[in-house]
Amino acid sequence: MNNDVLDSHAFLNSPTLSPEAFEAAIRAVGVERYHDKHPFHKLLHGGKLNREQVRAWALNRYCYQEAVPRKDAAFMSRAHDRELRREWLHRIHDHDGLGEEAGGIERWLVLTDGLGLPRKYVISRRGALPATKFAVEAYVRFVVEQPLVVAVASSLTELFAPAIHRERIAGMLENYDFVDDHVMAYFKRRLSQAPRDADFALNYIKKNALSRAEQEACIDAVRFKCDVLWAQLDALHHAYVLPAVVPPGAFQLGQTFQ
Ligand SMILES: O=C(O)c1cc(C(=O)O)c2c(n1)C(=O)C(=O)c1cc(C(=O)O)[nH]c1-2
Repeated sequence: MNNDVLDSHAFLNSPTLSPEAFEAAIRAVGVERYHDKHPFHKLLHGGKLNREQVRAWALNRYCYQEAVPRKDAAFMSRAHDRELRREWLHRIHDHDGLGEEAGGIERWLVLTDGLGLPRKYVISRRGALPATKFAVEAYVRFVVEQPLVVAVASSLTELFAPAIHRERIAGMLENYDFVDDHVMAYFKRRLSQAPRDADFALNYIKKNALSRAEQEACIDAVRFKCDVLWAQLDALHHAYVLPAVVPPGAFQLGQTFQ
């Protein structure tokens, strides 16, 4: 059965999932829908894109990098729990930097520098695709509007990020002569940052999503976030590579229903 056909009210009277089953349901979303399955990533990591297409990816992806600390600041503005804010704060430092530490956005700009993109142009976001901008802003809005525990859950795609980062580092270094260790520094740093953040977020939702309906809303938040990531790659694929593809979980031509 296609779970998307069900609405979350269907779970109102269902028993709460055990912490293990809850985590398994979150991880299953990644197996089904994480953007490592997108053909654009397969092309990127497999060395099948030309330098211009890699430049388009890096330019658009900057919008995501730039939105992440804004959504984390939005999250903190809503958290009354001081301990939670203290824990969340380093996410902003990770991206924006603090003191001597330049931060992830700067490391991303080293990557776009390496690809010969002018910083002012990248930072202006003028050349980014419309769907990229809509997708990343949808993530910021989601974190502004949803219950805190659901907002935390939306970051949990980070559970799946280290594997794709490892694949990207190896694939891009091997396949593109215009990529070196220096420009891949962003992803190397995320290998240690993402697991720490994902562990915290996973423990937080296990402790704070106490009803089945809240648990289902958290699982849906991970689906939503996969859509945010997938939509960005669709936009790139549509604009810079063809033919188009139907995302996993979306209506398929000829799909049958039970
Ligand atoms: O390259 C990727 O595939 C990827 C994915 C994700 C993700 O799954 O959301 C993040 C990142 N990278 C990343 O670098 C990053 O800093 C990050 C922060 C977050 C978040 O939701 O707070 N996701 C991600």
